[in-house]
Amino acid sequence: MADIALKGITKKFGPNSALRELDLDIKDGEFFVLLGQTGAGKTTTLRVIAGLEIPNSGQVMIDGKDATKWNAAERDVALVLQQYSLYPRLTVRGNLEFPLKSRTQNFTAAEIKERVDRVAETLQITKLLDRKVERLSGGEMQRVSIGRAIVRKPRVFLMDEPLSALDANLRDVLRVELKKLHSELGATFVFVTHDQVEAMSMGDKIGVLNKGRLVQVGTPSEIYARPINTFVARSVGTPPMNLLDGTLSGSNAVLDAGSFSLPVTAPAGSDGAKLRFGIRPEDVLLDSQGPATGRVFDIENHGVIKILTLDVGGVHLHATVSAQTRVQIDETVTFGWRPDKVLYFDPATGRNLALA
Ligand SMILES: Nc1ncnc2c1ncn2[C@@H]1O[C@H](COP(=O)(O)OP(=O)(O)OP(=O)(O)O)[C@@H](O)[C@H]1O
Repeated sequence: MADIALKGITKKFGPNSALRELDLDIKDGEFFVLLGQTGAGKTTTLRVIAGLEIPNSGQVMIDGKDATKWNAAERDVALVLQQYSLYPRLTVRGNLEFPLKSRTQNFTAAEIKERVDRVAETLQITKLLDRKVERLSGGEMQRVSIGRAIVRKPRVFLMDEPLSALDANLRDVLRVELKKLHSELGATFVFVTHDQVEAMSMGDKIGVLNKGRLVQVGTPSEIYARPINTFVARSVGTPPMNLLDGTLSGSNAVLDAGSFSLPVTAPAGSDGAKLRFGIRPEDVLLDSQGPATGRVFDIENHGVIKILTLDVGGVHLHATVSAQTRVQIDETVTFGWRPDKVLYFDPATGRNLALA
């Protein structure tokens, strides 16, 4: 088990910086998710922690010690990848034994058997132990990959989109199992994903990466309710947060789209300011007495809810309503919003003014 800290890490590939002065603190035993779009620097961050990439500048600290110059083996971390890096011609048992038989390990045959059997039991793959890996399904292979990481009992697990190649049902199952495994092992997990649902549902903490920089770190609920800027605001939540430009006038937002006034609990001292108002789709309320109108542009059925796209003066606004709500395409609806849920962003910088 281990704390990990990255201090001012810059990693360049040629002239391009994959990581720019990245600071990151991951606590012992935490399930830390790095969320970011393609090219954000997630894999590079994991590889720097693992000792597979040497940063141009900055320090990697493991358990308070400067590990920047340690090699991968000294760091005692395990990497689980999206592509199962298993030996296809070996059996499942052969793959699980492999990390314990390396030259640097001194396990007896009995110890190896005991560890492999226990890991197989934990991951429910005991009955697959004698099967060749090339004859496993994708989900089974990923369990074996995870097993191969666990069997060594490393201090840190680094997981690079381990579920993204699996179908949706299996992903749901393994998501739950990984969380359970994390609490059983009590180890530090650093889990990389571009999937915000995965990040929100799995992480104790989420770090949002963009273009090699860490934009915000927080619990899933902090990231959702108090995003530091419009980038983070739109990185979590489905559909994403609505962002509407307008002007603050007393305790009203006068929206550019349609010139509607909607009530807000405005930040002090910003009367007359041009703002970008952020409102989550679930906080937009259809209300026959509502102050604003929009035309129903699209309706998506999602079982217990419907997601409406409203055309408001040429701007699209999403509203999440219950499945029972009766609406039709092209109908004009009136709506309001929850004033206490509105966020205020600077339209020029995107910053959340409440956190500035
Ligand atoms: N070995 C390399 N050589 C050159 N450029 C690289 C190398 N590895 C990564 N990069 C570049 O560094 C940036 C960050 O890449 P990285 O793989 O860390 O992103 P990522 O967030 O993991 O993306 P993805 O979700 O697509 O895997 C990208 O612009 C990528 O092209």
